[in-house]
Amino acid sequence: MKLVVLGAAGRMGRTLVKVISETEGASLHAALERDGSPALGSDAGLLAGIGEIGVTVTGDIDTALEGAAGIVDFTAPAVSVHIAKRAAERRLVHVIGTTGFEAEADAEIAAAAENGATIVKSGNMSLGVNLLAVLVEQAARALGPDAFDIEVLEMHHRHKVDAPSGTAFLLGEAAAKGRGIALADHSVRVRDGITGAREAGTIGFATLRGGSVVGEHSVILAGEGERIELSHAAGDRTIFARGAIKAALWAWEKPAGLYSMRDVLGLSG
Ligand SMILES: NC(=O)C1=CN([C@@H]2O[C@H](COP(=O)(O)OP(=O)(O)OC[C@H]3O[C@@H](n4cnc5c(N)ncnc54)[C@H](OP(=O)(O)O)[C@@H]3O)[C@@H](O)[C@H]2O)C=CC1
Ligand SMILES: O=C(O)C1=N[C@H](C(=O)O)C[C@H](O)C1
Repeated sequence: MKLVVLGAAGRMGRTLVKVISETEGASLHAALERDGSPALGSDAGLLAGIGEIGVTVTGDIDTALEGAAGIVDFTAPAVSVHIAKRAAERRLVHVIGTTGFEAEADAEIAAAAENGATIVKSGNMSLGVNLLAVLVEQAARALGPDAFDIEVLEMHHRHKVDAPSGTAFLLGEAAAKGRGIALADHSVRVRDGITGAREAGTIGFATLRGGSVVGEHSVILAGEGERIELSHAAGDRTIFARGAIKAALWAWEKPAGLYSMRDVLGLSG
């Protein structure tokens, strides 16, 4: 499967280039960066630390997409929305790992999937986090809001630009699904000052940033006299890249539509 890596000079882009080179059935068709990026003209393999591979980082999206089967995209919300439309025009697979989407942007991605793109989108592409989400859903279903409060805690590296993380929302959505409520109506994303006592049934978020932390998430279910913590720690970005390439290969044979990593991993139930 010929894949285009968008944001090829980024932290995830470099990891994707390396993982593609190690994955049977996948090949790097093109490596894209934004206009004006200092990485333009560099060999994508050299950037990824795997030696020269003969694929030069380009800003020319039309040429890059010519002959490609799929795009793997870990960039920024506005970029991903634009590329989803291009994927729809060309009937391509579009794997979106980007996080930080507002509801309007999510709706545009869904529209692109209705118009011909085969999109797999997830705030976290790792097997471990998607399994964790299943466990969180079960725990939230079993432990009702009168007895247990749910808090989602996350920590990431100092460069991360969105908060709470895409994974935190994914886990919050899983908890809300378990409780049969809409996350948007029950989430508390920030606390500051005299907040008053905690409102029963809400799902709280707490965000930490610092250093080089790849990604750590905990869902805490706190009751009177007992507390359950369900956690995941990412040691390396390879887990996200492997999941994204697996998603691309899985989506290749699928009809256009919007899919999640739970679909890819067979965890949808
Ligand atoms: N779903 C998941 O499993 C994971 C999701 N992520 C998410 O992926 C995203 C990227 O993370 P990360 O790799 O750490 O970030 P980086 O900033 O390291 O990488 C993003 C790259 O995209 C480039 N870029 C920006 N605009 C364009 C454009 N128009 N065309 C092509 N490339 C462009 C950036 O270039 P420049 O810097 O020059 O602007 C940069 O090289 C974030 O939203 C993050 O949350 C990260 C890890 C796992
Ligand atoms: O920006 C990151 O680095 C990560 N982003 C994703 C998120 O927002 O949850 C996934 C992972 O935790 C790393």
